[in-house]
Amino acid sequence: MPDLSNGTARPADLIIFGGTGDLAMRKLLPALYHSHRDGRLHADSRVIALSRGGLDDADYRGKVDAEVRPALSGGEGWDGFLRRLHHRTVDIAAPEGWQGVAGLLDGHEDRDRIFYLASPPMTFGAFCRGAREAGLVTPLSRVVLEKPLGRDLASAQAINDEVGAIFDESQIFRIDHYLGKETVQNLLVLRFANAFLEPIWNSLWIDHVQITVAETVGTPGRRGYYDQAGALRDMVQNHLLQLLCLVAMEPPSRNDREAVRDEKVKVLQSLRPIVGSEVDRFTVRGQYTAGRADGAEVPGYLDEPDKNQPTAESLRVETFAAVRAEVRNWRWAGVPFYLRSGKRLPARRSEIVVQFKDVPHAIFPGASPNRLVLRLQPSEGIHLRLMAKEPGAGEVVLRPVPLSLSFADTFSARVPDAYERLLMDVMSGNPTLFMRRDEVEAAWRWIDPIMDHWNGSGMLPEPYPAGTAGPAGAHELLARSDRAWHEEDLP
Ligand SMILES: NC(=O)C1=CN([C@@H]2O[C@H](COP(=O)(O)OP(=O)(O)OC[C@H]3O[C@@H](n4cnc5c(N)ncnc54)[C@H](OP(=O)(O)O)[C@@H]3O)[C@@H](O)[C@H]2O)C=CC1
Ligand SMILES: O=C1O[C@H](COP(=O)(O)O)[C@@H](O)[C@H](O)[C@H]1O
Repeated sequence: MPDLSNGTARPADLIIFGGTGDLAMRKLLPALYHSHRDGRLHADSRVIALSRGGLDDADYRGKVDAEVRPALSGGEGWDGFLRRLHHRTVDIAAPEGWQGVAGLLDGHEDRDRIFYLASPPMTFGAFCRGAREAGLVTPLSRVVLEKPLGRDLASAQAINDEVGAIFDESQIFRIDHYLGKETVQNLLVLRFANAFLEPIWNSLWIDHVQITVAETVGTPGRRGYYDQAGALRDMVQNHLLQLLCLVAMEPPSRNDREAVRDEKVKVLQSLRPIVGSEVDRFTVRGQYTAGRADGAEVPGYLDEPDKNQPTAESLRVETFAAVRAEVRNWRWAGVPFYLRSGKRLPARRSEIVVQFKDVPHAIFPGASPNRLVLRLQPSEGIHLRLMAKEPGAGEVVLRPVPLSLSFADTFSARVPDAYERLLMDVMSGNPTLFMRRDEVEAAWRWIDPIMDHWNGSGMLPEPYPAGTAGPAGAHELLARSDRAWHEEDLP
């Protein structure tokens, strides 16, 4: 294997399967533009977008100009960025279309070649066969696999086997962009570079943990992917379980990718399985109906505009999922981890809330428990809720006050988007923040029985109007948490 850890920008061809999709438009292209603008892409590097959309280079550049440019602040170097972009029409599942890509890549075998699979997971096997038959895989190739890797454990194993047959493990980058978020990386620093937290980071002091990824966006134009995924596969199997791992893992012996991943796998293996009728007690799923989001009337999931019509499958898709998880080990025995994620909720808010227990003996009335909030979105930061005395004479009146660290205010440097960071890591061959095969498979092993019970029960997800805080069942499941995420009064 060539040494890919060069750490420098070399000429690269980034070939994005799913180059017209939501991920490409909302996240990958803005991240690539910022890397281009900041001089981190080699002058000869190209972005080759693929889809079945029948676009030529000019059409695609026009589409990106119309859809991506308005969401960016500033546009320095934009025209130069557009010139890097190409589009080829390929149906990943059909052998004939691959010639168009091969023609563009011929004669460029000396460049790094990065295949980025931002297409639905069921296309990954066909990618392996198509790329091999078209002779596209070179020794300098890498492949980025988007989450969710497969639909369940069996399909994830099959994809891992197929990808492993043509790429060495060092060439495979299983991406979970939450691992590239600044606060998520800071979680390990907070836990393991500060002495005060570790002694109280356990079931003696912690009452429960809430991990929430709430979004205001719906799924317009994404039916082809989302009908096959749903919130449990799209968000919980990967992003939320990765966050849980980082909160719950034991201190690794070194800050080294294998040592950290070994500890994360142990957490996934310690998750108490939720099976059979327990699924009804410990999970909730919902689907949004018409309502209001971001100040506008929006349709329900089934009426989202899309080139694909809703099917019987669409009725069963959850756009909200909540799970009460438990980590069965010495440190966490009896501490619930509440995971929840949904679309069309009232606010965009991603956070980890670690709620401590009540003081053992209360001498002041009105004390509420301490709470450590790691905020990932909308603004990244760490907030500790402490009880303080309101100024004034007479009776002591307590008030919860936040002790806050905002990354933007504390560090003047721009906080790069997670995809910017991770794409540059792929380009320089650094796999530290990517998932290992056994991690992905351990996560599916825990998710599968929940999915199986949902599918077998014949029940449909609970409806919730867009713009509300999810289905009623979720509030009951989460009743132990003293305040809902959207009422939190942090900056
Ligand atoms: N959207 C997001 O914010 C994020 C998404 N992801 C992941 O990215 C992946 C894609 O999601 P998303 O972009 O939202 O999905 P979309 O449905 O918006 O886009 C899917 C893309 O794949 C293309 N595609 C689908 N089937 C084929 C095929 N057979 N051959 C060629 N191209 C195909 C589509 O184009 P066409 O139909 O024209 O061929 C489109 O460009 C998923 O795995 C998702 O989990 C990860 C993080 C964030
Ligand atoms: O992976 C995904 O993530 C996005 C949310 O990412 P964020 O960084 O904006 O929190 C989600 O919208 C999408 O459905 C999912 O595929």
